[in-house]
Amino acid sequence: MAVALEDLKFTLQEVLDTFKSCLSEHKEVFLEHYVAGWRGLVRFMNCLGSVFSFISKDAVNKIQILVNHLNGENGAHYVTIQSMVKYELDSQLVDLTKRGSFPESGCRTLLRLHRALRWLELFLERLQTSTEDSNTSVMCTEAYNESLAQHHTWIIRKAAGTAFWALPGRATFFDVMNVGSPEQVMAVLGDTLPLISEVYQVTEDLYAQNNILELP
Ligand SMILES: CCCCCCCCCCCCC/C=C/[C@@H](O)[C@H](COP(=O)(O)O)NC(=O)CCCCCCCCCCCCCCC
Repeated sequence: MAVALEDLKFTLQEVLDTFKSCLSEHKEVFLEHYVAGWRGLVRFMNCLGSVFSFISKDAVNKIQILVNHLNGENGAHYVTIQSMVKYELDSQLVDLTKRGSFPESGCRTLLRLHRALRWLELFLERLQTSTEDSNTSVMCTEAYNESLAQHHTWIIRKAAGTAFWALPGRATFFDVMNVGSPEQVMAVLGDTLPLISEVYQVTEDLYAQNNILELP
């Protein structure tokens, strides 16, 4: 079976660069790059083992919903997250209080990934300040409990918590990132974390202004 070249040359640097290209000079977030960043993260997660496949399935599913919007007949409204939110709210294409006619709105779908981006930010912050004997499972669990866990049901929290214990140790984790020595990993994290934080914050502010941080 042919393996796509793209799947072989994973490096975290590329993923993080994709997030860098998300923001326009007017601080709009390009959906195409945002989605590409998530694709890369999923690829990374797939390198960590099959215990994470229930997580990557859900992420892939959400990425696909957004790609379908982007490639659909109203794709022009989905170029940035800002234009997406405006279009979907103006056209009443979002379930605001309970799930109903629009289970696949761009707004609610992106919100799930946005919350996961907060997990990523917290996790990468911990990695950046970690030392050789730091435990990746603990860092991951702490980041999760401070972010995504608050939005998940008991059963999902249980499953996620179990999967986290299967994370490889810090050294292997750094190897899979494929950016070089631990010092280089730290440098990449230092460059990129502020950008991820900015993408997160811009999205958070946009959702807060529109009162759509709790979409069902
Ligand atoms: C590196 C280890 C990966 C740790 C991932 C931490 C996140 C754990 C999330 C567990 C989600 C379980 C799957 C189901 C989720 C859904 O119920 C739930 C709600 O959706 P619904 O409202 O449509 O029902 N979905 C979500 O919250 C979206 C989850 C998206 C998770 C994407 C995680 C990607 C992680 C990428 C890891 C990359 C690490 C890079 C480090 C350098």
